[in-house]
Amino acid sequence: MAYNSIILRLELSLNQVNFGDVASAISKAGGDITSIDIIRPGHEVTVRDVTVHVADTAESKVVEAIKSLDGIRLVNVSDRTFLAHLGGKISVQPTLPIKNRDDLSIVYTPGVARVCTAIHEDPQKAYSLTIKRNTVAVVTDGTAVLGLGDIGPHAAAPVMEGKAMLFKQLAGVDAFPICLDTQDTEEIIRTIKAISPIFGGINLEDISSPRCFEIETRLSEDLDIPIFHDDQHGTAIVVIAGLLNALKVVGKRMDQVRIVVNGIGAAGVSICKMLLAAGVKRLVPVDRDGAIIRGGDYSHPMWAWLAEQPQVEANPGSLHDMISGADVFIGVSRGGLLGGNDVQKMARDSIVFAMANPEPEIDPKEAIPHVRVFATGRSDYPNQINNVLVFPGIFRGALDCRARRINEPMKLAAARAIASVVSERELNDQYIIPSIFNEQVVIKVRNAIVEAAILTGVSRRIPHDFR
Ligand SMILES: NC(=O)c1ccc[n+]([C@@H]2O[C@H](COP(=O)([O-])OP(=O)(O)OC[C@H]3O[C@@H](n4cnc5c(N)ncnc54)[C@H](O)[C@@H]3O)[C@@H](O)[C@H]2O)c1
Ligand SMILES: O=C(O)C[C@H](O)C(=O)O
Ligand SMILES: [Mg+2]
Repeated sequence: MAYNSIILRLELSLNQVNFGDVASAISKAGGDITSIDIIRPGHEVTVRDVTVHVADTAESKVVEAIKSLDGIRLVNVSDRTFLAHLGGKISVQPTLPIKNRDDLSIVYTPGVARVCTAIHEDPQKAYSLTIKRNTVAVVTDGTAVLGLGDIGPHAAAPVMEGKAMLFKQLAGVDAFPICLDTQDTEEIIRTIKAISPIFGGINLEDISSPRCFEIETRLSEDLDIPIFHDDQHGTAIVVIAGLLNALKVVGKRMDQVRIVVNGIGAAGVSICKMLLAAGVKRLVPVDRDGAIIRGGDYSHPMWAWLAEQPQVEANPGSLHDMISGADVFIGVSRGGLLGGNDVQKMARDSIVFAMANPEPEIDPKEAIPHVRVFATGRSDYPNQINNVLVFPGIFRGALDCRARRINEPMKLAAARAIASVVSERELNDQYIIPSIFNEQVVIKVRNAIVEAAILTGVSRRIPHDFR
């Protein structure tokens, strides 16, 4: 059970209620008071901040208990998560101070003009004389935010700011969130192209399918900086990494296992493609209406492509039918679709990656008793399979070698690099994938990306440590 610290700002009319009533109401509802701050003292009316430690399942009970008391106005409820978001999670810092007029004339007019002219004469100098070298745009239209769906560009921002924090903390990459107020494919492509000159790479995020495929393909054709749709390729890379290790744990091979992938959107399509490239022979893609079958007729371009693949099964059926006998289940759809009875029908030593965020496809408590290797996208269970293991190192490598693009060999190299962080000795059911705090992850992914970029001819610079 997850616990939270919530802060209740209460206005108390002291002739109607005393603090003892408040304390006992909170305690009866399941909360523990950990501190009390007087915000506004007074003999008749007083305002206090009461911090309460409470299980997230009891949070609403505490709030209701307070509301039911006479003489109390609940001014505000905030929790640590919300407080951590106050004012946003990132800021822009200059790299040098401006202390006097001399400094000013260097970083600004007139000195700056000479630098502008130099870049005008040789545009490649933008990489050495501006932030382009180390800056990535995290671009969304807010249409497929986690598993929350189309919640719009404003509501998407906290996820994009979070990605920017992770880029910086894990890989030293400066990333900036761009939340677009349009869902029109052409307008998104035009806008990203128009803002691209300052960026060394574009990380597309939480853009729903099928528009995300065209947006990424067209931008990759038209721009000479790497375009990477995190939900497609970041996810596919980390899934392959986890699966390589999980298969070792259960002693099965990629070409032997039957794999069900549920949710054939951005992440699901890319996972299916990468599984086929990795040698999977029995694949069952499933979306809302059941299995996507070989020989089926689909208007969705990627589903139509899947229907032509010989490794895709031809039997129709629902997810509940299809999961029966499967060795591996990979969920990138939405939360709460499966129960313990579903995973119980899987083959011996089954592997379940329930990766919908924030709620996985199956409640871990229901899955774990029936499954040999279980993973989610969340940080509060073992085996966190999340694209955060991928995007920082991918862009660190791509920026360091000024890669024009991120191609298939680079993605496969990144997956192998992540898997290799867990040694054979360490590998077990509960540890198939390294922690994001394992410093080896970014280093190994970055090196794998640089090496594969050089080998495949998409790098424009050889980093010092590769010379
Ligand atoms: N753990 C990770 O690193 C990670 C990475 C990417 C995406 N995800 C999660 O995967 C999910 C999908 O993300 P996306 O970017 O691919 O979104 P998307 O909108 O592109 O695709 C979602 C797909 O799931 C399908 N779907 C919805 N309900 C379904 C159901 N009941 N049964 C089967 N299919 C269903 C939709 O039709 C769609 O095709 C989200 O929950 C997201 O948070 C996790
Ligand atoms: O944001 C995450 O935690 C992973 C992924 O990008 C998602 O959309 O769920
Ligand atoms: Mg995402």
